[in-house]
Amino acid sequence: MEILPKGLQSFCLRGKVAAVTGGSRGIGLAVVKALAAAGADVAITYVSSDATHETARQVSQEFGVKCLAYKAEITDHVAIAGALNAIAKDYGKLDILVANAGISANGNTEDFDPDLFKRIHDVNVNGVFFTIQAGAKIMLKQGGGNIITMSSISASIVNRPQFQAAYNSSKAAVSMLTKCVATEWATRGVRVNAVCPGYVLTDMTNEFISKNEAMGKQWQELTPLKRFGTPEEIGGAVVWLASDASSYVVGAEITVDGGYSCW
Ligand SMILES: NC(=O)c1ccc[n+]([C@@H]2O[C@H](COP(=O)([O-])OP(=O)(O)OC[C@H]3O[C@@H](n4cnc5c(N)ncnc54)[C@H](O)[C@@H]3O)[C@@H](O)[C@H]2O)c1
Ligand SMILES: OC[C@@H](O)C(O)[C@H](O)CO
Repeated sequence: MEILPKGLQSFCLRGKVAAVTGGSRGIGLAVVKALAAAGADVAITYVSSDATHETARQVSQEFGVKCLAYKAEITDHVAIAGALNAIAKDYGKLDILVANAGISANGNTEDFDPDLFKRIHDVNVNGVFFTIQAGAKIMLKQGGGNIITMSSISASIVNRPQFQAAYNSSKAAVSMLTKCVATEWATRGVRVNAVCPGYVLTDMTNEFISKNEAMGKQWQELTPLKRFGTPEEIGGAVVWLASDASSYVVGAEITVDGGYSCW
């Protein structure tokens, strides 16, 4: 990595250890690469694709940092705590934790499958709670750390044209959880903030667009920038929040949405 100009050194993450849940693809993988590009050693947690070990090897090779993969289902508090403890042991510490993993679905509320509602809340709310609880235990013990949750503009706006009450209520919980723990841990050295992306082109959004192309066009039309975001465009916000350049930012929701939530 090139040496940063003097005024930009607070953005550097060299010497830091980061973990990213759901880091095998989409926004999570872009965040892994952005953290690695800023100099951090990174651990990826994944749930389904063992190919993540190869992804980690490639990240390590491309950015010259340590990068390993760990399997953990985030709704299983023992599993995610086990993975984060293993990361802290293997890397020597845990400075940055990005609670990125999440799922989405939409549909009319009156017909929405109750089990799917429970699953969305289990992954997006319980899973994020278990992740940040386990990460904070390590960080509070070691004397500090930095947690970033992946919320959404859906935490505070109602999407259209599709109905997604289950997803939006789960992301509202993520944003409030973020503010609660941010204030709880602020004076104990653990800084917590949320990133709220708008429509970003990933497997998650592609699943909707592949079934309804017109909806994808409408999402872009409703965005002042008139296009989807890329996963890479979320990485910069995470690096800033993870770095000392944002040292006075606590409990914030950083919106990265091409202007969507202005309208
Ligand atoms: N794509 C968007 O437009 C958008 C917008 C706002 C917020 N987000 C949020 O960003 C995050 C990443 O989304 P994405 O678009 O990259 O989606 P994605 O579907 O490509 O990635 C989600 C990742 O989470 C992992 N995951 C899902 N359930 C899990 C579980 N139970 N345990 C462990 N890992 C699990 C998946 O394996 C995958 O790696 C999500 O929290 C999502 O809600 C996405
Ligand atoms: O249901 C689609 C969502 O994933 C959406 O992409 C996002 O949360 C922005 O509202």
